[in-house]
Amino acid sequence: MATQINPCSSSSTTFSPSSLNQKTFSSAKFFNFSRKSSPSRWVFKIHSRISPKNQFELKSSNGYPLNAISLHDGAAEKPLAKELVSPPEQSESNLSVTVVGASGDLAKKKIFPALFALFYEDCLPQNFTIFGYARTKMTDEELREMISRTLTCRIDKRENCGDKMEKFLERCFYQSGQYNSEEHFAELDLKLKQKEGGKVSNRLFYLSIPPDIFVDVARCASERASSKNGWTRVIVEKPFGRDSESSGELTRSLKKYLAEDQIFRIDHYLGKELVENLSVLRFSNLVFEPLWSRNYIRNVQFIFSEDFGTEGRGGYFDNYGIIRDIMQNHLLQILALFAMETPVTLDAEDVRNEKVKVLRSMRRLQLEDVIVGQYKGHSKGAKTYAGYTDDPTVPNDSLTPTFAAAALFIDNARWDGVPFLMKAGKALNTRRAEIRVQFRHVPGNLYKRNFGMDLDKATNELVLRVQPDEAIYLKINNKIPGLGMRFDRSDLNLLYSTRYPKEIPDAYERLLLDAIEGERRLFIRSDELDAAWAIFTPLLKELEAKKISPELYPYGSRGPVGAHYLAAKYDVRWGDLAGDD
Ligand SMILES: NC(=O)C1=CN([C@@H]2O[C@H](COP(=O)(O)OP(=O)(O)OC[C@H]3O[C@@H](n4cnc5c(N)ncnc54)[C@H](OP(=O)(O)O)[C@@H]3O)[C@@H](O)[C@H]2O)C=CC1
Ligand SMILES: O=C1O[C@H](COP(=O)(O)O)[C@@H](O)[C@H](O)[C@H]1O
Repeated sequence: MATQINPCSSSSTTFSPSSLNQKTFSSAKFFNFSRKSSPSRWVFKIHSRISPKNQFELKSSNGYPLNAISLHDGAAEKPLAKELVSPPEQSESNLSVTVVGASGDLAKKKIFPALFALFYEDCLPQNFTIFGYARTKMTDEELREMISRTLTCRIDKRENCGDKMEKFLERCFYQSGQYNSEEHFAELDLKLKQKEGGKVSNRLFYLSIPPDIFVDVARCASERASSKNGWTRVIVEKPFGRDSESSGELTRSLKKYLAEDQIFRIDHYLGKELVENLSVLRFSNLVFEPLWSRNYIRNVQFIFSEDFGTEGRGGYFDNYGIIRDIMQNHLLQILALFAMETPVTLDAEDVRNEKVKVLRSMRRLQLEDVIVGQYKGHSKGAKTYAGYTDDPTVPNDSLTPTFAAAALFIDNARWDGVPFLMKAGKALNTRRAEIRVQFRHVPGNLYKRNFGMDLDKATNELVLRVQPDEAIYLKINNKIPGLGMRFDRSDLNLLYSTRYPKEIPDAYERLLLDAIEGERRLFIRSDELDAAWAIFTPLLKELEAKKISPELYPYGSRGPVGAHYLAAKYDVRWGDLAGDD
């Protein structure tokens, strides 16, 4: 039976040494890591053994307490002399999280619930304050009322959830203001100071707002509401620009007010459980890593589909399209993690260095390696589904793709010639996100004749189902028990809901906790972003310049047939459409 770990409450922090890397474990045997000051600052005390009371805490996604101070941290550049000499007790510091755009969809749907879940799991420091900031006029009470509608006691419906919720809401406050008003951010600063009560203040701003106001907010927050004695970090939501130029411009503008290491560019797919597990699967199981190359892998597929359209977000979406919305970030980030070389350590910079190398080894995407689609209205029985251009916020003649499939290549020794296929679409027949690895044929297969003519169907396929119903399964050929020699295609199946019955935390919980802890591994560094845009920008420009018409597909279908032709060009069949998926 798997041990359930509450990563934050010390009472339940029991785990096996195998969950730590070697380097950490050997030090962990001798040190007691305790959290004594601001979240990213740790104090190490020498202990000869780990007593139950002194079990070290497992908090950030790195799986072990972070090093004392990140040398790259904005706050670390200007540390308080006092802090370095004698770190203050935790009770002397305060964390404040300001959700900018608090009245919006993402804040209500994801950010406040994630903060509550962290509070519930004792992952937030003892002294914390949450502020909502937006233009909408609201009282603290109204904010609490709004938030409370989306908070759930999702964690096993444990006792005291109602009490916890009340305690959480008591720490939530609201400040109304314009996004470009330094004066309004100064008012926020005053309120933050009141709540901090003279303690060391660590401030996290979450920019859950449209991208055209990111820079205004970064300016106002950094000039008028940044911490004077602790750290200040800013989580920036996507999209990070529309192409290489606008992304570069956004980075340059943000850097006028923030250091790179204060900027946490979030890609919530990196916080998903199965995506986190990708590296564990690959680097800690001998059976996978030796196969992880062109020698054994025929192709890799990254598939994203949603069974709903752009409902409510058509205005935003039409300016971006599915390639920018999903492929250039979520799917490409997973690809980079999948294909990178072994990082030197699990430290953020080592992992991100390897990801950048992969991205920089990738060929720029060519128009002939892409097909685009757009969903049209469709009636099924009595029900009618509106097409993309039926959305009043979308122009009738919009050519924006709501579906795309692409073949990408990594020109390095490990992956030379292996097609990495991506497929992403809205308003399809199903909601799913998965990684499919199709292996090569078995050379000189003794049982070749048992498979009929289609040997492709008999190759192994490893599937990581990111959502829904998280699972890892490997398709193998197996003898059907009994006399004779009949074969079956079976799955070795690790279904998470059976193996790990506890509910899986939402991606935003992991990422918020990491930002609080100063763990940057799951956030996008600016050079990663540049490399990612370099792959897609020429293609995006060409699609727009040539006004390429998307292939129409009915709402709720499997998408345009062009995706099959594209895959066939590289001798690939989409694994999700194989009929035995
Ligand atoms: N919603 C989602 O599922 C996802 C969203 N994102 C990204 O997260 C960010 C926030 O998303 P979401 O909550 O959906 O966005 P919203 O459109 O809901 O905007 C958030 C808030 O920003 C303010 N706002 C909206 N439009 C403008 C404008 N034109 N000028 C100034 N302020 C405006 C509004 O607050 P007020 O009027 O009160 O000031 C609004 O409540 C965006 O960058 C989005 O791309 C990323 C992934 C998923
Ligand atoms: O970033 C985005 O992601 C969502 C899908 O996220 P998921 O976690 O629900 O799979 C997508 O709907 C949205 O268009 C996009 O901006």
